[in-house]
Amino acid sequence: MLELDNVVRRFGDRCVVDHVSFRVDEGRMTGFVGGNGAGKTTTMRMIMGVLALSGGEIRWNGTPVTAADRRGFGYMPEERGLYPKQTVLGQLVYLGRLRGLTARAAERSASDLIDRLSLTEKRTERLESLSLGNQQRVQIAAALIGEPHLLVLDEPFSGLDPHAVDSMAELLREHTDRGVPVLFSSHQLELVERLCDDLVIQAAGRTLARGTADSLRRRGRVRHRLVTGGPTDWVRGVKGVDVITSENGTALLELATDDVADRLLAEALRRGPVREFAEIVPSVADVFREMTAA
Ligand SMILES: Nc1ncnc2c1ncn2[C@@H]1O[C@H](COP(=O)(O)OP(=O)(O)OP(=O)(O)O)[C@@H](O)[C@H]1O
Repeated sequence: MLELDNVVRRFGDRCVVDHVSFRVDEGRMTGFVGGNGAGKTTTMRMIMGVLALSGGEIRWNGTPVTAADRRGFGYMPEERGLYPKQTVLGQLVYLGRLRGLTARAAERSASDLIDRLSLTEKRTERLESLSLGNQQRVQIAAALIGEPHLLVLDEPFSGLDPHAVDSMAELLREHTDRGVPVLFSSHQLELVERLCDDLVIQAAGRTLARGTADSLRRRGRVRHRLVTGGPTDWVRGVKGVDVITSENGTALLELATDDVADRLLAEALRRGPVREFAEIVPSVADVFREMTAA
């Protein structure tokens, strides 16, 4: 388990990571989300020891993380940095060897990842000759080779086509199924909602919220949609109803209390047919927008 305990990073007198605490538990896929400049990359760099902490502590399985622990972590940095002149296979085998695999195991593991990420035909090509999306796939393989104990991935899904997103998601899920904790940052909130067990929402260096997607959705404002056979303007007169929109027989509403729903529905039925009356639970993207707009 990876634990961040009041982690701080300052650049001069600017505090860009401000007492951040969260955990990435065994076998959990944890999404790290936040607007541009929220401090995600800086936090990941501190986890990997690329940047020093200005305060706080990072622990791996209960004790302060060491350089030896970090050699067992798979990392996909923001500044992608592989060797442009090396071949795809050569590069991955080299990284596998650095992570302690035998030549044979490194070759097997590299070939497996190359196939899984649909790079089979590119295996002997130099990295610089690949498209950006394919270079990104090699970066993913580079983070995954050598059976890492933890994965720290900075925007691993950016620039991938939908097939590559699916392959990547499947590979990550296999890691969590084996108990590996996975932390990844992303701006693709629908994807994060679909894939993640836990989320950490970051804004301006601080953690605004963390928890399961469900627990975060419950923090958002629940709305109701009413669809009738006729106009819905009358809803504006119902006590406890806040009308977000009302047009063409469809109204989007926020209700002050649960009993308002009963009264509203009774009134709608009295006026004519009701085609739909449904509770709309917000998505993680809605909650994120609400939280970060404040
Ligand atoms: N080496 C540095 N020196 C000074 N300021 C820095 C340095 N690295 C990062 N920062 C600042 O720290 C803040 C957080 O940056 P960071 O890259 O961690 O954000 P992020 O959440 O990853 O953003 P994005 O989603 O845009 O990648 C930014 O304001 C950035 O300008």
